Amino acid sequence: MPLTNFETPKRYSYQTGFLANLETEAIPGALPIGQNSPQKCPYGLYAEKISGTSFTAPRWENQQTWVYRIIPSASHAAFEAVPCDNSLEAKFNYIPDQLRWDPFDVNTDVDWIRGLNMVAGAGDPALKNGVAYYIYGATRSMAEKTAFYNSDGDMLIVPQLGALDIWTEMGRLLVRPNEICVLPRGIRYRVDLVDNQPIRGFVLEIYNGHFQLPELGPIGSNCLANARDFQIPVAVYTYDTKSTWTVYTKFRGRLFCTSQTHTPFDVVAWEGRYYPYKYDLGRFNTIETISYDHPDPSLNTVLTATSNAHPGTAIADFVIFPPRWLVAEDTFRPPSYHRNCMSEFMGLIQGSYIAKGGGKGGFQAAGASLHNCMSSHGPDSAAFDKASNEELVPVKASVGSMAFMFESCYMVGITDWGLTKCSKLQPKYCEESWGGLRDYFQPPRAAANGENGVH
Ligand SMILES: O=C(O)Cc1cc(O)ccc1O
Ligand SMILES: [Fe+2]
Repeated sequence: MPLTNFETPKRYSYQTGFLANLETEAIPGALPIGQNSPQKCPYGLYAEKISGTSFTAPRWENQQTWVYRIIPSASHAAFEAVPCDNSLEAKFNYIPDQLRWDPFDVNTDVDWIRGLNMVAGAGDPALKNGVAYYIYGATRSMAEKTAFYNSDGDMLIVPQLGALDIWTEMGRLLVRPNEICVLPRGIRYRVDLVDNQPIRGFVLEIYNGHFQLPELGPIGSNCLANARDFQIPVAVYTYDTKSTWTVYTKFRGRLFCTSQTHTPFDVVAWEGRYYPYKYDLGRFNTIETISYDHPDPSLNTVLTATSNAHPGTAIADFVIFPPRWLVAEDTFRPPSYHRNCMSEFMGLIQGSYIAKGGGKGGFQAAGASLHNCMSSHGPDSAAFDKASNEELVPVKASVGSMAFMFESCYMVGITDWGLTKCSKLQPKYCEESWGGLRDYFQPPRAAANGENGVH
């Protein structure tokens, strides 16, 4: 069964439609009708507008949401810098080596904020230009009466272990392994564990723009990730104007906090296109060849963040490798050897990946790899030998597996945490993967004798 089709437990409720202009009210009549800012909002609520794009962004990309809340978010104390040991800053070492990491740890005794570590990235959030890749691992829910928002970019979260119960200003999301969610910049949220189970996974943060569905070109108007399968929370609020809440933010890679005497989760109704959402990867409608050769992995793009400077070139594509039938005839079915001007960061949620050995020292679930701009890579020697000799019957590949790739036009740098502090880098990745590639060259006899320019 290729589809996950996760059930929605009762306490979560969603609306659907990627980038749809939605409206939701936890109390009927809480949304003003026909206007955003009446002199007095229904039920004595305050109107607050959250702009996810500049006011004058073109209509197709304009993302704004009006929230109707009990106390405006502006009512809080001054921010204070918070000391922080984890790797959150965009400070990079740039090296061309192919890199692979063993499965990352589930950090003990930390919550979502302290369990986030940037492993690699590019650019600078202050210039709204770049990407960052994180590993998260935590064994604790965020402390009571705390919330977080990211000032630097939108975060696409890819859980690998454990479910996240994410309470956002716009409502609640349950996000499990094989699902993803996107938390746009500025939106307040908190992350709780489910049944106290540890969590681990990956994050793709984009400093510029927002995620979009990829163009489908000749594929037509359906397939890949369909708009209707994106789930957006409905409004749900708590009424708490008494207790003290601490709100943290990551602001240019540094942590700050402020306090307020009201909950950030007091939005009774909202309306707009700027909101968090989730997607079940099992619903991805995969396209593959039914004839020959290996199509580019862009066919498996779930979401893309374009570099507006250059159409067709993404600052980040989120690409998956789901279970699918491979039927190509007279074809080397895995990806071939290649070099890419885009950089490829890959992770494994579960199972194995077609071009790489798994097991200890291989490409394992909860592990990752980086093949930077123009760094040569491809199947390891064992995968090459297998794929060039296997009988080409139709096979269901990657059953029970889910690998993914963050592909970026940027040259990607590695943080100190990614290079040394995490202690997961495999020292002999390149040599062990490709050092053993054998010479199978069989020239015609004349050439082997040194004729025809071959010596
Ligand atoms: O390097 C990789 O394994 C990722 C990848 C997959 C694919 O099917 C084609 C090209 C590519 O870079
Ligand atoms: Fe690749």
